[in-house]
Amino acid sequence: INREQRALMKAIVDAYNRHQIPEDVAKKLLQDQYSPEENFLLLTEMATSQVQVLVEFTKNIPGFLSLDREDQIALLKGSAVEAMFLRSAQVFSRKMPTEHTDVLEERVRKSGIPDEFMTPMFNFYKSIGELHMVQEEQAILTAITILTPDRPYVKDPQAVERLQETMLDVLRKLCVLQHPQEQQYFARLLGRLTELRTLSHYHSEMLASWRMNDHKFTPLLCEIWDVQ
Ligand SMILES: CC1(C)[C@H]2CC[C@]1(C)[C@H](OC(=O)c1ccc(O)cc1)C2
Repeated sequence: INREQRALMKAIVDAYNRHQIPEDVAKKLLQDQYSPEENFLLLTEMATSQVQVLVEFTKNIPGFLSLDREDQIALLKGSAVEAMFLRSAQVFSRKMPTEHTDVLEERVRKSGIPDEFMTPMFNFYKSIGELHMVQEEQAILTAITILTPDRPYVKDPQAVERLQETMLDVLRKLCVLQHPQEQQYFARLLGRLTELRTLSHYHSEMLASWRMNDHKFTPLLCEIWDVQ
């Protein structure tokens, strides 16, 4: 990893750590019993703050703000769900005490998310947890997810691809350094991005089923996912 790549990595990790979900939102999820309606409101607050955190993090990815303005929006809208699942997988798999993750899991289960979406979601969380990613890997993997060139409506995918390739190069070297005994570790990380894409399919069904039961989203969530 050369000096320039180290600087790039530092910028991304600092941004990733600077923009975290406010502790109070995550803590609220761990408090006493809530009804499914209150649970849903908490998840709405969590999702909304995750999108705000995502926007702030993305603006700090070196090179992102020099992309075409409309492409910046297209990348944010196209990656929001995947970045959200990646971030919450890291929250779930962080050294949070097990009873906390169980409570969090309970909350999510009791928020009106149909069961058929719970299984793939928690399988993903487990598969992320098993990787024991260091925070640099988490931050760069999130940046790679955001800088996916083949999102809908991106006008200049080559410009996005150039940025993504820089990140992929740093991540590959980082994986070799951090996990010398597992030469396929980098490939396993990228395999998680494929799994993420299937989750975003479930997510749109999740939104539809919530809307069927007349659940209200916040304006920010409506805007990022083009609903209502
Ligand atoms: C952990 C998750 C990634 C998983 C369960 C909560 C999440 C933050 C996310 O919630 C929403 O997308 C969502 C969308 C709209 C809304 O009003 C509430 C939650 C899906």
